[in-house]
Amino acid sequence: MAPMPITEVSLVALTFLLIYSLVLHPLLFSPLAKIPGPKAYALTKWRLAYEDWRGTRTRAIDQLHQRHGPVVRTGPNEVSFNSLGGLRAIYGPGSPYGRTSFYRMFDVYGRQNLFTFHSAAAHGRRKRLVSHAYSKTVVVRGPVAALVEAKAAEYMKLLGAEPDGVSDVFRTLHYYSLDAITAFLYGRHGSTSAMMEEEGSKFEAHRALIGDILDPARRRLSWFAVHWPGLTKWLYTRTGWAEAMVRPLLPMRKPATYTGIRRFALEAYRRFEDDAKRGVVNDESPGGLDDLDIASECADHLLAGIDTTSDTLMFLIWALSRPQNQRFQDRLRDEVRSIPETSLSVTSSSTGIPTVETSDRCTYLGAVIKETLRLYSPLPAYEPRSVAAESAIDGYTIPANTTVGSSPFSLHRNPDVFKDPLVWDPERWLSAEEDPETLAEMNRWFWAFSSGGRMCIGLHLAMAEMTTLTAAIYRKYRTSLPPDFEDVAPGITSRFEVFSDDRFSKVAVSWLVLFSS
Ligand code: HEM
Repeated sequence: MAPMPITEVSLVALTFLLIYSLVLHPLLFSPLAKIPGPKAYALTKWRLAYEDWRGTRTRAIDQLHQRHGPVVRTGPNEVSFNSLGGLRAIYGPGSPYGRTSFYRMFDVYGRQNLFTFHSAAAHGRRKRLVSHAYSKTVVVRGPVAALVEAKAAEYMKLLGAEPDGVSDVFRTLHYYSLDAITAFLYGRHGSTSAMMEEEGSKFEAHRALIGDILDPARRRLSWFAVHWPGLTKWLYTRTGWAEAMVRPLLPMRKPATYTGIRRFALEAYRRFEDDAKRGVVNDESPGGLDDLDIASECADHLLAGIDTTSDTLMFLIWALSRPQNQRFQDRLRDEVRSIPETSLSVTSSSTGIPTVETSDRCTYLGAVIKETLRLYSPLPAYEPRSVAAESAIDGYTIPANTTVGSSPFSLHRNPDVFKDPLVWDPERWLSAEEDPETLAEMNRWFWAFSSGGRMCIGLHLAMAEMTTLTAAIYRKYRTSLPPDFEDVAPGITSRFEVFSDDRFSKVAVSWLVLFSS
């Protein structure tokens, strides 16, 4: 038999190599082949990318968990965990896992920030510089508490001026969270006044910043930025005639997502810098951060602090306003209406608002907020992590650089931990108090703010904003849904997806609530 020509040998070898690397290795020889999950997901990352495109990623992964158990392979190089073992290994204190390159789309002004560092060392250095400003002792008393109480008072004033007591809470709560976080981050150098409908205030320009967040094309841009980062960057950096040529291909028109907010954040930072140069404020840049590092950090916290608190508050008010939840609203009102006069804020700008410290101690209110964060987490999606070394999680070998993660969405719907998980029932947290082991287990699975070193830094600020405003609203008002809104659930956008209450077929982004005395 004549020997095969060299080109044919190369072709056969290449075909075998391709079949091995694209089919045999992921399905049979990778250590991940032992992990349950559909073959289509194991073979190609585009299977999950397709769910991203449809905006159904988190629910699709949740269904895989329901079918295949707590550990599921969701890609050739990706695994989802819905277990306490997974949470401990990936996110627990001292975990070597870092955020993946997915988070680099949150870099601002070309600089990394707390949210986008991969390495634990770089992240830890930055966190040490900024975490004190967010500690509970700083937030619940003193100037930060006074700031939150003043913003709650402004919201109450805004509500009081709404015609017939009907408010589009999606809109107004975004104004509240925007004004609160900008006042916290930038003070007089850049606090917005979206809630102040007063002549001379820039409320209209500030309200327009919210439009930056709402554009639905943002979801499409996120998809491109994650799945085709190189192409997306190339498309957005074209200029001149090339820009005109690629314009129809852009997933979101230019200026793209968050441009307005990032511009605002940079201007606020520049104003601070100018004052620093004139010696009006102290500008000792901590830890060697340069101006753009600080501006990037602040701009990231600004973005992190808008949707999260306002979306949670919107779901909370909606859930309490549903006719079947009136008894929960009554009990909440009993609690906040019994706050004594001596526990109300006395600063001139916020007279009559319960103090942050008192609101923080209201047990029923705490349960209402926790249950809202459980069922309607504003960041419900998978939080991807990776490490450049082999590891073992829940008994499975995880090769180096595999993407692993968990999601609040699935963790919070575990029926073995949360009875009737799709029902919003704040009292589940109170009745569990009589059974410490059940309560401890529920707390272990509660993961709205993530955990470990990368846990949400804004937790106490967010809680202060949410408890104080909720206490102020339900001291004064009863809330209900106008007739047109009884069969509709609110919807929020998070990354590629819209989240709502899955038991409702109709979803509305703008949302009306009736406030009556
Ligand atoms: C209800 C309100 C909030 C919720 C549920 C929430 C939730 C979360 C979650 C789940 C993460 C981790 C995300 C991930 O790794 O993919 C996170 C991180 C973060 N959050 Fe929040 N957040 C809230 C409010 C805020 C506020 C008001 C701020 C304002 C500063 C903020 C700033 C941050 C920052 C800077 C990080 C990164 C922390 C780090 O890596 O060390 N968050 N948050």
